Amino acid sequence: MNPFKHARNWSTKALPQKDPNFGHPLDTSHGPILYVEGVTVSFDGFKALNNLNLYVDEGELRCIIGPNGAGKTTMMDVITGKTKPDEGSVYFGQQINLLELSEHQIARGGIGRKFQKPTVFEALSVYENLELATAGDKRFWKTLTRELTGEQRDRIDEVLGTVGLAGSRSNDAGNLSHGQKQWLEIGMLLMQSPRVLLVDEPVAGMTGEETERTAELLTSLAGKHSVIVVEHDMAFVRSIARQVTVLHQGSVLAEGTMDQVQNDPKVIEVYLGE
Ligand SMILES: Nc1ncnc2c1ncn2[C@@H]1O[C@H](COP(=O)(O)OP(=O)(O)OP(=O)(O)O)[C@@H](O)[C@H]1O
Repeated sequence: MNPFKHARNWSTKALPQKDPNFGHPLDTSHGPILYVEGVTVSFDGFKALNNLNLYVDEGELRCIIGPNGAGKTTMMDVITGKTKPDEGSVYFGQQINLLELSEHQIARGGIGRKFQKPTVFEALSVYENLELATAGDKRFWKTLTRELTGEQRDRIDEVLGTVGLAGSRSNDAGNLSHGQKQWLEIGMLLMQSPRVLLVDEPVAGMTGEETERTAELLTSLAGKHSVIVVEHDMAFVRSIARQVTVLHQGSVLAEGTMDQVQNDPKVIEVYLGE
């Protein structure tokens, strides 16, 4: 693999989309929306990420797999600004340096993260949860007592349809199944119209049917968003994956289709050795 294949070309005069959150245009004219280059993160001398290179294209659905401790969570922490690396660069589009931004700025600027455990407001209805997520202003009562615009209501209806919860809009979120809570939380992220969605182990604890519906949901989001899924469930990964990246000891061990990576002797060795 040529690590410089997607290297950013600063001389390019692209015609970018305007991203109001950054006051910068988001330039994806070279294909990738996310550039992680030469990233190293050390914890007391131990390299959780070691010269990691990852490029994710606009609209792509990318699955990240790897044994325990491979660096998957640390990689997401770096992209979302929770952890700042010792070395390397992380760009959103060609020109937005994510290492200069806070976790909050990154989230508001178009990179949404779904943690493994759902964190919906259980005492509120599904609709109210989405209503809260529309708000720039997170103050609870202010948000719930204000009038939504027609556009915001339409957007909530659209998201309810996308995540398959239109029939549960008035139900308390606390009464939803585990899978439905996960979809609601994905819906809450969608209310912010993220360009990139990072999803951590979305099907852990789901029933078979919920897993299938989650596969449909995530594949339907690709194209409109870039979706990065970290998951241990190989059958699930196989069902959704186009491109798979295998992390091991903080670096990319292999990249390709599921068949390619599963037949890669290096990958087989790492998984059998687990
Ligand atoms: N804050 C920290 N302090 C010290 N070591 C850490 C810290 N965070 C992560 N590590 C170590 O870095 C390595 C990578 O951890 P990380 O959580 O990124 O792996 P992972 O691929 O997400 O693993 P899993 O699949 O088990 O969630 C592990 O060995 C972990 O113990």
